[in-house]
Amino acid sequence: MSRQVGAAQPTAAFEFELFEGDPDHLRTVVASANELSPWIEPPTLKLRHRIGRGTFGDVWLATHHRSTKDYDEYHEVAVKMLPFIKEEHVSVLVDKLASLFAKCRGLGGVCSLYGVSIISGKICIIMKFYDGSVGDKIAHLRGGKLTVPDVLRYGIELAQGILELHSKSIFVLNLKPSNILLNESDQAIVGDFGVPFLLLGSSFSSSDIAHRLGTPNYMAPEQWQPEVRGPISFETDSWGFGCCIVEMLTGAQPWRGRSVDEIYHLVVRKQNKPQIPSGLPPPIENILLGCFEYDLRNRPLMSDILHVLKSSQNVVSTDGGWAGLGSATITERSSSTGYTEWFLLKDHLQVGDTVRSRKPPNSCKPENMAVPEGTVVGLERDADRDGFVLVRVHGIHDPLRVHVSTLERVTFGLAAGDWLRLKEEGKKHSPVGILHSIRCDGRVAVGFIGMETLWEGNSSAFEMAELYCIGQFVRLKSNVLSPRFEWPRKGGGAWATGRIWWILPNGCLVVKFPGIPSFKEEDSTFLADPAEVELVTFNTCPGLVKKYQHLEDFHWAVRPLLIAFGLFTAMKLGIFVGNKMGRSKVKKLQSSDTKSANHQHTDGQNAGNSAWIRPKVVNIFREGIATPSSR
Ligand SMILES: Nc1ncnc2c1ncn2[C@@H]1O[C@H](COP(=O)(O)OP(=O)(O)OP(=O)(O)O)[C@@H](O)[C@H]1O
Repeated sequence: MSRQVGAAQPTAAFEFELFEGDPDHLRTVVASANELSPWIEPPTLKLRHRIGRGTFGDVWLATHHRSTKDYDEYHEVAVKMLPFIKEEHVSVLVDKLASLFAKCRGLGGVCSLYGVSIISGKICIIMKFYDGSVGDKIAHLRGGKLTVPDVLRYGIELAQGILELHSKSIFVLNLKPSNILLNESDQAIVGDFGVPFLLLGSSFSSSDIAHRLGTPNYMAPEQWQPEVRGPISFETDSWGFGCCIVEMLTGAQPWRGRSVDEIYHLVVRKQNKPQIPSGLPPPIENILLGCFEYDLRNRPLMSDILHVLKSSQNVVSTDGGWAGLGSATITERSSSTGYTEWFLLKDHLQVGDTVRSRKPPNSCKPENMAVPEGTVVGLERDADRDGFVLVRVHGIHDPLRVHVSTLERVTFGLAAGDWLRLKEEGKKHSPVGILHSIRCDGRVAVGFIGMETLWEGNSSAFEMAELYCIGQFVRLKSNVLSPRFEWPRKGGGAWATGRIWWILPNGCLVVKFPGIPSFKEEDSTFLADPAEVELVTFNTCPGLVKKYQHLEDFHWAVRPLLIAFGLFTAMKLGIFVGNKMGRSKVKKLQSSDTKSANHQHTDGQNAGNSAWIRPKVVNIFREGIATPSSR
């Protein structure tokens, strides 16, 4: 069967796009695509009209013609036409799509994919055509708000679809109401999944797409610069999910009316969250607060979201009222540990696990540990959520009954949150990262600067690295000549010392420089690779001068204040010394006056000497060294 690239063109009534690429080259690409089972012949597709245009391509309503010896069939299909990509990337992307198709086969809650084709030189994904989307529903409703029970139902169906994709290691990354499609039974179906992630790394004519991994209003902080602020993980979709729920409840798109730059500034730099409507049932408010945690590790996984939504469904009445227990409260952070409940839920304890007391978040000092190391010997009911476990600790006869939230699982000496260094450094990413999870068999997931997603491998590849905490002072190591990120210098040209203000989940340090005055907030924040910095403390600063210089790192006002204080002290000292000198001189003069007066009494011939003594006394007052009152 021959393949004719570009044979299918949009029908005359609609827009044409001229293909200016090299058809012979693409013919070769398509020849390799020939091997793909989901390949659809371009001539069998007729584009009818465009349904929508998005960052990641246009969606068309089309008919797919299939003919056998006995019959001809015409199906309505939706065609997602991706933007032009460089020819050398076409075969890579087609291969990626083929594997996506294979993974998605048989999934019930996601858009059915039929095949892939190339029309007018653009890669097209052929999928089932759905009658509408939650986005359309919001647009057609007065006020745009869906009822709480409807939001719960769509939310549950959506979470189920996303969970199916996560089970196949596929990220959606473009969750928004227009991508929540509705089937004949009004069931929510995940559409447009995985496309932003597939396009990541491919070279596009539009740099906008190459750098964007979703739709700005719905993007999690780490999604904006995954290599720098990543990694992208399953919890990235929890943020997008939260945005969809908020929009369904309010009818308003998160960050409506804001420009892309403004959204970036609010979400990434200022750590703002989309506004959650008030008066929601507490579990729903709780889950939304969790979805908008800045650090993805503090967000709920889709399975946690599904659990909460399902259990809320029974207690939310048809009018959206809440019939739950009166004691239900918002538990954004566990008061005892400082971690969110969603963070703690990820450390699922089982009998036989080695555990130790969990450090408070952002703690660098060794704490007084109630359980330095022990073994879980028993679990109480629902121990994974909010229960107790029995821990046998060496040297204590009876097992201790300990709340799960105060323990962390230790496997091969490692626990989630540890700082690790790769024994063999790679070139692309930093050698120092943060452990996100470790399985019983030693498989680890580690976040590194320079990697968009979690690094997966074996724990034996790592050694422990120095850990960093918020509030510590750091400076670039002297052997770092060209740092990964820009770093300011001091007046003399040496690297400045900054203070860690935030630590991203990949170990990237967000550093502020309180010792350098800056008037714009953007200018005061810098990023740092933990492998390139060293700690600066009073103890490690050699000598008084260095210690004083470190004092200047605390605030730019330290130097002017010290100078002002020094001048003031010098002035005071001067006045004091002057007073002393003045008094002694005046005393001397007075005594010599008395003496001369006496002398005058005794010897009237010396009276002329007082003429040069008096002007001297007056001069002392004029210079301000002695005040008249001090006389
Ligand atoms: N399989 C489908 N069946 C019916 N309509 C669809 C299908 N897939 C997408 N759509 C609709 O097509 C329109 C455009 O979708 P598309 O995903 O291309 O654009 P977008 O979501 O605005 O942008 P982006 O490219 O960022 O995803 C949306 O209204 C969406 O609901």
